[in-house]
Amino acid sequence: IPRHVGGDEAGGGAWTTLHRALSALLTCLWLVLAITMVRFYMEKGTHKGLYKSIQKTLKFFQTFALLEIVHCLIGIVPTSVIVTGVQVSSRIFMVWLVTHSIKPIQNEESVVLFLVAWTVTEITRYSFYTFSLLDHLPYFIKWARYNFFIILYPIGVVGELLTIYAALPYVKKTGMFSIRLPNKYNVSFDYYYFLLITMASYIPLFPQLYFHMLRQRRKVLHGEVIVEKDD
Ligand SMILES: CCCCCCCCCCCCC[C@@H](O)CC(=O)SCCNC(=O)CCNC(=O)[C@H](O)C(C)(C)COP(=O)(O)OP(=O)(O)OC[C@H]1O[C@@H](n2cnc3c(N)ncnc32)[C@H](O)[C@@H]1OP(=O)(O)O
Repeated sequence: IPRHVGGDEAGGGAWTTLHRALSALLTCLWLVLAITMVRFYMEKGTHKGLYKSIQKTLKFFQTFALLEIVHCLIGIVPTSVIVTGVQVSSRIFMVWLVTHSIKPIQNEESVVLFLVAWTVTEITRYSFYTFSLLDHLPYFIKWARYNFFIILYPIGVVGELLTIYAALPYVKKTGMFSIRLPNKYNVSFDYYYFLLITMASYIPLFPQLYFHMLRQRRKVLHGEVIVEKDD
């Protein structure tokens, strides 16, 4: 049980139970999403329409993940708020402001790339949390949690970047989410350039997440003592 949950102290028991239940529930929900995706592909033989068929569930899960930032802020989990904030906000951005809002890109292969990477990651991650909280963590789950990301993170990032890239012509043509001058507030905003800046921000930000996970890997799988500098 993470130190901050405070398993046996008064009040801590309720938190612990709630946290276990939540992790277990999220493992099951992501599993259901994975099964739905596999079934869709087996029945239809194409990825076209896949996003549409799972979009409601995906939007709910990723929006719900905002709670993870709250958990870090209030100290229920011993994780960096900054790392979690970047991770969760980038996914929410992808789900709501890119894939949900720009319908013509929903059937891109790149969407499948990040969907698969996110789903496998979340099943592994939440089952790791669930079994850790139950104090019965099978080695395979621990191994998977701290090895799968090595390949899944780059796959997810490539999927996300290619999806944003595919959205650029549509955003430029329609001027969506953009504010043009002149207007009474005298402000302008160009979503096309915002997307370009977001893509560029992966260059400094993604390595932070990746190296964070590599440090976690060394700590958990190889028992190295690592002092985190952030927060
Ligand atoms: C609006 C503009 C937006 C701008 C966007 C800018 C973009 C920036 C680039 C971003 C790139 C992101 C790309 C990404 O979306 C692609 C993918 O995700 S692809 C799939 C692969 N991804 C992954 O593998 C990463 C998955 N994410 C995570 O693992 C976490 O989000 C992360 C915060 C990155 C790391 O998690 P954490 O630090 O918590 O590591 P641990 O799992 O080792 O946990 C540490 C300890 O905390 C305990 N813990 C944490 N959470 C829980 C929980 N919910 N329940 C129970 N316990 C929890 C855990 O047990 C550990 O405890 P202890 O140390 O005591 O063992």
